[in-house]
Amino acid sequence: MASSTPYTARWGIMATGWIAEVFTKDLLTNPATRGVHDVRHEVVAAASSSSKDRAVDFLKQVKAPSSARAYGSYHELVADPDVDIVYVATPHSHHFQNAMLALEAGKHVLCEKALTVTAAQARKLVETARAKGVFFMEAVWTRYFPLSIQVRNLIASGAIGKVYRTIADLSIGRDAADGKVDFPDSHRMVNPDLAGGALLDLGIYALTWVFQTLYHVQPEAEKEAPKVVAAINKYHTGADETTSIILQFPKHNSHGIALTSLRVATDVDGHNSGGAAIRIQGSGGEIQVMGPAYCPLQYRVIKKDGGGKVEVVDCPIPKDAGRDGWGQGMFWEADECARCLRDGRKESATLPWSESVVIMEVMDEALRQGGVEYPAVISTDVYDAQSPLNTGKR
Ligand SMILES: NC(=O)C1=CN([C@@H]2O[C@H](COP(=O)(O)OP(=O)(O)OC[C@H]3O[C@@H](n4cnc5c(N)ncnc54)[C@H](OP(=O)(O)O)[C@@H]3O)[C@@H](O)[C@H]2O)C=CC1
Ligand SMILES: O=C1OC[C@@H](O)[C@H](O)[C@H]1O
Repeated sequence: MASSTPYTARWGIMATGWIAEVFTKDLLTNPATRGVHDVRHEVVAAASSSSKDRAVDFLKQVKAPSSARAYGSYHELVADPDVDIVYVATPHSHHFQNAMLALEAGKHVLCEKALTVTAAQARKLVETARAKGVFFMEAVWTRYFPLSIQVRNLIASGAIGKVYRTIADLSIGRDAADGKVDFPDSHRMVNPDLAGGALLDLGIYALTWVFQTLYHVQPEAEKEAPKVVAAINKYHTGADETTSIILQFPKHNSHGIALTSLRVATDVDGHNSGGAAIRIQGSGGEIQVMGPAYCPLQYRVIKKDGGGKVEVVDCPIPKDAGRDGWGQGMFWEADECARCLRDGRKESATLPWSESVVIMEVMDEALRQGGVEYPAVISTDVYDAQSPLNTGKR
């Protein structure tokens, strides 16, 4: 008989920026508000590479329990024996060194997207997680949405026949009047030193939809990495501003088209008037997912022989009235981590290591074709505990 006591995952938060705050507040919501009773989360500690004070402020800001410890370095966080799992919430430039720091310390790791700057780095992290016998997962939160699960199940059940093509877009339309985009050049969205660019930050979600619908659903014995053709327009900083990728799965006779741009928007008026962000097209119908691709709240099913009927399914994100009505949907990936820890699983079946690596290989290839290069300090696959990316000495 299953235990009635929920399993508790004890989290250490690495970095104190925007997404660290959103994710940690989600961790602190009551799982019952989303119908979850088998796992729960504790925020044990948070670390800032800037200062201990910054970590103290962060813990106050998210209303963490007073027992949560604040650290002024990532090294201290990964040495805390009460931390089971480290959430890496630094810019993607830092993920390889920071995730490796935690894995080498024997911690389980949930690492923000994009997993790394290069596929070689991703492979090294996976090798280390395997060697250390710890859990490791890329934080593509969208995969754990009930909406994504329903869409994958619909595809697997043949609801729209054989899927031949998926078109997915995540573009944010930040074109500015002066010919630039409205991020300062130092911002992580466009700064090559922080692995900036549309593809690693946003295109990963378009690829997630292509992979969820065309690759993840392939039987294990027939898994096929795609052929890749990419076009990239570079921003004046050297990062990519608009990237379009065609992925071909020859054995499976399917195509994925992944689009991303900082110049134009998927949803130009904020009301989805331009239609679906994601179109999954099969022999018997189409599933349309209304964007944004990272946080979709509605999908539509249109059958070829449905006589014009459109089935509309809304999947809202539950809010916790006990935490100021908070709830952003990042808790579902956290629940997956807790269940993997509880069950001794080292990787999530929803986003296995091999799939994260193949996606990184696609991004490597697209960036290569587009001539985008990142500095050696962030693209090396040689781990250095004393790298400035780990010590915060900027
Ligand atoms: N899943 C999702 O929906 C989202 C995911 N992300 C991902 O999360 C990661 C972080 O993004 P976001 O939170 O927006 O970024 P922020 O710039 O808001 O925060 C990043 C944090 O990383 C730490 N950091 C360490 N070194 C540096 C450095 N050289 N420059 C800047 N920050 C540094 C800082 O924390 P400290 O000083 O405390 O160490 C900083 O606050 C990215 O990889 C991004 O792709 C971002 C937004 C949404
Ligand atoms: O992961 C993300 O999702 C939301 C976007 O606004 C953000 O830039 C990106 O990092």
